Amino acid sequence: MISESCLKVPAAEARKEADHYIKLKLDKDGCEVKHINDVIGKGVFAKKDYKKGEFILEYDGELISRREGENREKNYSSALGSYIFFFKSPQGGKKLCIDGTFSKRMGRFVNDAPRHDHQCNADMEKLFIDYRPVLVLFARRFIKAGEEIRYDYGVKNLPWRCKKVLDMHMNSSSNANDIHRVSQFIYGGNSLS
Ligand SMILES: C[S@@+](CC[C@H](N)C(=O)[O-])C[C@H]1O[C@@H](n2cnc3c(N)ncnc32)[C@H](O)[C@@H]1O
Repeated sequence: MISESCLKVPAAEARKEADHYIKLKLDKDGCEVKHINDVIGKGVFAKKDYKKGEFILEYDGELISRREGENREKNYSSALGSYIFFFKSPQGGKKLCIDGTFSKRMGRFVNDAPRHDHQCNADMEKLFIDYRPVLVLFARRFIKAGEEIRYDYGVKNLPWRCKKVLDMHMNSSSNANDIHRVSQFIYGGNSLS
């Protein structure tokens, strides 16, 4: 018997499917957005099983220069959330951003998990389709229906990765004040004491 973890989609097939949805500007029907808690906010969950390598979602948004991305980051109100993805173009290495702030699609709601963590079940790949760079999520391993989709943001010093924040999350004795302080730390840039 072949185990689920051995099931794999060939890269060319996954790429073809990604191409299809990217050109249609549509999300594939296989995920849903759900509220997790007041600290993390929303997240994206698999509605079906995904084979390793399978196309999941595009990180849709407005393609802008890095400088414009930095300006927007400074000027956007914190209530809008944080959806600007900085990257180097797969062609030519130009520094760019995709601003997903006003996207109606699901990609912007996918949360972060460190690459070495089992929770990290997707990889964000930079592709070049129809003369433009695109950011696409593929399954890093077999994903069971109901699992949250997460990928490694690849950014250093993410506040929620600091041990104190994680400890508070995990500690069932955390009270509303703790959660509020963590939330302020993540969203408001305050420091935890
Ligand atoms: C691209 S958004 C992801 C969707 C977001 N959770 C939401 O509700 O809109 C990135 C933001 O999600 C939150 N986030 C992502 N991964 C997280 C994690 N592992 N733990 C806590 N918050 C996380 C942070 O506030 C981060 O700025």
